[in-house]
Amino acid sequence: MQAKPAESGHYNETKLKSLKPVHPALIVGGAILIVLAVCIPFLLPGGRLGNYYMTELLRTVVFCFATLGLTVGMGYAGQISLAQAAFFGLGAYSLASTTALFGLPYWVGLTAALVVPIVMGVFLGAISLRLVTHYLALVTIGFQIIVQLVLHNSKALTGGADGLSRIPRPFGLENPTYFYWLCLVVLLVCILFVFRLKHSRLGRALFALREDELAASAAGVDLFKMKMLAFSICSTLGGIGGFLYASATGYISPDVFSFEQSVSFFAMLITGGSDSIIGAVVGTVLLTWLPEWLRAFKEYYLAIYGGLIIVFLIFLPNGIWGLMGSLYDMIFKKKAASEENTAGIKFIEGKTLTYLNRAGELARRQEQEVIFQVSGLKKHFGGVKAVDGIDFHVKKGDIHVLIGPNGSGKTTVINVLSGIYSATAGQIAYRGSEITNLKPHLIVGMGAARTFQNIRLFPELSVIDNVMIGQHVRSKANLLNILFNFKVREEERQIRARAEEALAFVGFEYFFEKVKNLSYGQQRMVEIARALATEPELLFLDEPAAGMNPEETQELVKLLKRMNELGITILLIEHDMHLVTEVADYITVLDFGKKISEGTVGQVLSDPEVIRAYLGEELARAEA
Ligand SMILES: Nc1ncnc2c1ncn2[C@@H]1O[C@H](COP(=O)(O)OP(=O)(O)OP(=O)(O)O)[C@@H](O)[C@H]1O
Repeated sequence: MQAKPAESGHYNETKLKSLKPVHPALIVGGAILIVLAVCIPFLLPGGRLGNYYMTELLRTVVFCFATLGLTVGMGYAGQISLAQAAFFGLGAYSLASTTALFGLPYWVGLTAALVVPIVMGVFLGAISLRLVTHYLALVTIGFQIIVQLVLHNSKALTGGADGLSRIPRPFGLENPTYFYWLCLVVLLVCILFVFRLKHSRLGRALFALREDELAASAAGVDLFKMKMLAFSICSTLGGIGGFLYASATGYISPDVFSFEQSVSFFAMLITGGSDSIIGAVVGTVLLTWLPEWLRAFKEYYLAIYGGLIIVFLIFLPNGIWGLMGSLYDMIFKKKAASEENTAGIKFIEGKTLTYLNRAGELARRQEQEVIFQVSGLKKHFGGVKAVDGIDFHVKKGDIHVLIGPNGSGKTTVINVLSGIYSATAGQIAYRGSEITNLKPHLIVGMGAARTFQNIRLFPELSVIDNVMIGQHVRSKANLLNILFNFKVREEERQIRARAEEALAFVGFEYFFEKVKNLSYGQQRMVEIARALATEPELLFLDEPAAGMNPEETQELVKLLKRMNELGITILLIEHDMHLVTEVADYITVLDFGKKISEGTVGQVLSDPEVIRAYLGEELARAEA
């Protein structure tokens, strides 16, 4: 791969503008949809006031909120939810009960419709925090059924099975077309918010969560916060949709907010394209109107409707919008970068990370301080004593290597140090502060990042997005900043510039290539770049040379030295003894979960215990 990094300090506006996150088809499709949506009341058969089609149109636009919520919760964050109709119902009943049943003012209903779904969304997120895939789906189904039962049976709160009528509309908007336009404006605001979210630090963190939770947390993403965020945005948008639905129809009953409706929302999302905003709208429009278009088939129309959905799900895994994106790429994209990406890794000599150069600080120190202290560390898995009372320390500025036979506990040590596993016993201190059993993202935040033995990237995301996620812990934009686009651009510019610099440092220029299309060695480099983007003072690298050919390994040696020259302390696990002897300042040797030796390269390689346990008789003979 030919690397052409930008000059140091040259990550300017012009360069950043070339990193357009918006697909041109998205802009065109979005503009057409907006114009169509505004004009459609005038195109409806039979006039635009109060007819059947107008009701369907209103249903369509309010359903879009629910699907848009799922786009964030499921499409972005990967949190399967089959309870969206429940949140839709909570929004609808918050308005209906407060106004139509208790006679409270409209704004009370509006507030309740925002607060209740958020609270319930956070509750659902909290109880299902540790669940993924079908387990999560089952919990959300349970939640959906409970909500529906409560709506049915709590007559005093909800009017029971009879439902509630005479639900008011805001600002006295009795004219359905005006109310439709109001819904459209609110929808556009929500779409703009979701769009901004997608291209923000929080959006990237949600995608990271979807792709690989462990990697996300090791890259500095707070899983708990992100899951709460995903569930609360998903439920809030569902609640807003339900609130507008209740206003639009003037009458609601529990049947509308059924499990079947949740499945319909789910199908709308998948049909349109799960992580695309336009896809959510397209899927909602299609599945809301399809039954109408199929009525000509009389008693068979529902069977045909179901059959078509199955066909969509099987043959369009990325939905209709995904298909359109692929067609666009096929027709207009000249040459996929991946074709050029097979030439191996070339590193850029002499490039530095302008934001991460602690070499000067290091040079000023007379004596090397201990940056990392491990005391009596144990990690047991049932009867397996993977790590069994290890003490060692790492000095600032060193490349400290952990070696030992397979299964001796090296990876487990790094997993405990980086917060992936909790320690069975012992203490870990980093720069004088105890960090034992802290969550991985907190440890990354303190300046200790890691890579994995089996590379853990976010395969469906681009190279640049993977690395930008590393900047998550160093950036601040919150939901309000993102919603009002306040102080976000400057921060985004810096995140992108730093990610580019980290990539340039390891030798990349194909920032938009999906990571899954890269070679193994290149993926390793992206993982290192992501760790560098977290601005670490200490790097844990778990067998970075695994799977690399000798030429790539030699380049890796150079890279390790260059990172170390920046002042980054490295704790490295490695089996390749040539690499170890070239880079190690200090070595700790493990065997059966215990430390059997430590010292400089010369001391360790001549230690008979190390030769016996790890280096083997062959090396002993060679030494002799
Ligand atoms: N999650 C786990 N559950 C149960 N046992 C585990 C787990 N992780 C590691 N072990 C066990 O702990 C021991 C140490 O494994 P570890 O992966 O830390 O060794 P290692 O020195 O890194 O090996 P290698 O050089 O092959 O990567 C092994 O016996 C392994 O089977």
